[in-house]
Parts: sequence; structure tokens; C-alpha cells
Amino acid sequence: MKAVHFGAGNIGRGFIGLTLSQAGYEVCFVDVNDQIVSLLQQRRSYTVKLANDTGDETRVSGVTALHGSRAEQVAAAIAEADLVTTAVGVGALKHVAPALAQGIALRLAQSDAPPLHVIACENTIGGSAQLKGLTYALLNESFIRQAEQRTAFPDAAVDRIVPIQQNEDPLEVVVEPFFEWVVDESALLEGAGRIDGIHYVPDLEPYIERKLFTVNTGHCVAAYHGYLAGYRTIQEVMADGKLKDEVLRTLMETGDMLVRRHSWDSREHRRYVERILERFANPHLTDEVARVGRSPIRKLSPQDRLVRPARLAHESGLPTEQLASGMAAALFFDAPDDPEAASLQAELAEEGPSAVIERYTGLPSGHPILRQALARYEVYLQLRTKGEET
Ligand SMILES: NC(=O)c1ccc[n+]([C@@H]2O[C@H](COP(=O)([O-])OP(=O)(O)OC[C@H]3O[C@@H](n4cnc5c(N)ncnc54)[C@H](O)[C@@H]3O)[C@@H](O)[C@H]2O)c1
Ligand SMILES: O=P(O)(O)OC[C@@H](O)[C@@H](O)[C@H](O)[C@H](O)CO
Repeated sequence: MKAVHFGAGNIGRGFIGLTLSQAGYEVCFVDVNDQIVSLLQQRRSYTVKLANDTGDETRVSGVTALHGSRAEQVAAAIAEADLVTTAVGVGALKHVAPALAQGIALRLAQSDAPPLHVIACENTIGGSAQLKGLTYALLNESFIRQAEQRTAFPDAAVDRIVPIQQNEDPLEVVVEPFFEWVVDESALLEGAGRIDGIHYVPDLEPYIERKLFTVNTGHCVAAYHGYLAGYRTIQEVMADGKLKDEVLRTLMETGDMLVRRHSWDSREHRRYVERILERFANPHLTDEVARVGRSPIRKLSPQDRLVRPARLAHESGLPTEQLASGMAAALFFDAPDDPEAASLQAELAEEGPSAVIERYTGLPSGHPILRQALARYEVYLQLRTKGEET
């Protein structure tokens, strides 16, 4: 079985490549990072180390790599693959689509090409469906009709905290022990086999909402409040009782909404939340606030981890104060080398908070959540100004 995986970064090497290799796939990574590609080509293996007391190591062997700029080689690899996965960042899916379209077109010319599953492992709702849309937009109608028979794009939820790596060996990757990869079984092609290490579910929505609106909501709130407080890592943020409580109270808001929406057991969800808070605090990890808060415009967007759960909570008559505070804090995030943070700051300076937050959250002017967020923004602004004066 062959897999082509786009994105040999932190989660790509530390979770997806590892899982597929352990499940018996020959994994071919595709990346645009020259150093990572050439080291993978030379060594054909790398080490994954667990962030636990014993630092357990696993060697991933028999992998290969292609540079993303080698479009024909990438398309040829896709033409032979059983599985294509991605972990490039939602915004980069549009750059994966041309090679994928070319690979799918090549497969159609071969009568014996195996069925193909394409799974986007990105932090978004409907990532594979987004990739399908971007890919099929590049194929003509008759190709699409043929491709639909033998190609499927099941959506997925992927959970494992993998920080930016600071190891001497650029291929080594340190990951938290916890992992969860959930795939929508209802979208698989008929007769498709199951991959060890993946949890298949008939309905992905509760799983992706639980993951995105708990792990990622909590994470970004820790990052944005932590950034305002001057912390560098999520571990430092979680050691601050006041900020840890801020995260917990936000997860109680999303939790109340999720428990009601999906008829879950509230005690079980509370245990899930507690476990996540422990994961964030893992002393064996150094996870930077700058990574976790990255791309604040994406994180403020209507379907993402702050606005979507806030709207769902509001529609059920539940509180949204904490989520609105997270949105307000996001407006102060100005980590260096983050292009979205830089544009946000420039737009805030030019237009002020109302116009900016309205534009990115998609919340209509005067919406109660928007009013809460703007009120919090003023409080943070005053606190920051006071802090700068003293
Ligand atoms: N790191 C985590 O804890 C984690 C966990 C779950 C999900 N995710 C999601 O996985 C995705 C990747 O995150 P990451 O933390 O691994 O980021 P990363 O920056 O470490 O890895 C992304 C990799 O994709 C490569 N890339 C970018 N554009 C590409 C293209 N057009 N073709 C091929 N390769 C390309 C980059 O060079 C990089 O190596 C994101 O959507 C993220 O939300 C991350
Ligand atoms: O990758 P992002 O930017 O969507 O979110 C940052 C982190 O919250 C995220 O990468 C988590 O570490 C991960 O989703 C844990 O499974």
C-alpha cells in the first residue's frame, strides 16, 4: 500500500507519517522545505520521540520524499498511491490541489489504478471536502464524473500536540503521547480497507466539533491571553492559575454548548476537558504561544474555534462572555513573523476594532457577541496602556 503525504512538518512526520508507516504503508512525503526533503531522501528514516518521562523513541523507516516543485513526479506518485493525506495548513490546500488534480487525471488514464482516498488532516471543519472542491475545480466535467467513481475525500479530525521543533537533528520530532485520528467512515469507497491507528466513525461532526471547540478553542485562548500577559510558552500560561482558570471557563462555555448539541454525558465531557488541560501543561513540551496563536485571522473566522462555538452557544441561549473575551484578546496578538497578525495590527490601527472584528468574524454589527468582544477589547486596551505607563 502506498501513501503520498503532503507536508513533512510537525504533525506530518510526528503523527500522520508515523501512523501510516506503522500501518504498513510506504510513505512518500511531499514538501516545499528543501532541507527536510533532501534529508528524507538521503536517510529515508527519522525518529519520533515521546514527550514523557522516559522519552520513548520510534524509528520511522522506509519513507521517501519529493519536492513539491517537481509537479510531474508528484503527480506520478499520486497516480500509484492508495491514499493521499495532507497536513500543510488549511491555507496551503490550494497549492496541493494542482498536483492532486494532475495525479487524478493520470490515474484515469490507467485502467488498473487502485481506488484513492484523500484525507486532509488540517484543523478545520470539512478539510477534505475543501480540498475536493479546490481539486475538482481544476478538472473538466467528464474527468470529475469518472474520478468520483474511484476517489473519495473523507473528512477527518486529527489530534496530537506537536510543537515547533528545536532538536539538533532537523528530522527528529518530539510529540505528546496522546493521539487521535478520526475519519468519516460514511465517505469511504465501497470495499475500502481500514487503516490501523485510525478511528472510523459513521458521523464525524460530533468528533470534529469536540476536538476543534475544546482542544483548539482552549489552546488559542491560552495563547491569546498568554500573549497579552507576556508569556512565551503555553506551559508558562498553564502554570498561571488565573489564566488556567480563564481557559477552563472558556471550555465550560463550549462544553455546555457541545453537551447540549450532541446529547453527551456532561461528566464524561468534563473529564475530556481536564485531560486537555493536563496535555497543555505537559512539562516535557515547550510549545510556543506564537505557534498556538498563529494566523489570528483564520482563528477569528466564522467557522473556526472561537466564533462558531460562540454563535452555537448564543443560539441556544447559553453564555458567550468567555469566548468573546478570547476574540478580544486575539486582536492584541502580534507575534513576529506572523503575516496575519501583522495585517490585523495594521488594519486595527487604521480602522479601529469594530470594523476589523466585524469583517473577520462575520458577526453582524450590533450582534450581542460582538458587543461583548468590543467591551472586553476596551478593558484590555486600558489595562495594556496602564501597564505600559507603569
Ligand atoms: N502541530 C500540531 O500540533 C497539529 C495537530 C493537529 C493538526 N495540525 C494541523 O496540521 C497542519 C500542519 O501543521 P504543522 O504544525 O505540522 O505545521 P508545520 O508548519 O510544521 O508543517 C507544515 C508543512 O507543510 C509544508 N508545506 C506548506 N505548503 C506546502 C505545499 N504546498 N506542498 C507541500 N508541503 C507544503 C511546510 O513546508 C511544512 O513542512 C495544520 O493545518 C495544523 O492545523 C497541527
Ligand atoms: O494548528 P492551528 O494553528 O490550527 O492551531 C494551533 C494548535 O492549537 C494546534 O496545532 C494543536 O496543537 C493541535 O490541533 C492539537 O491537536
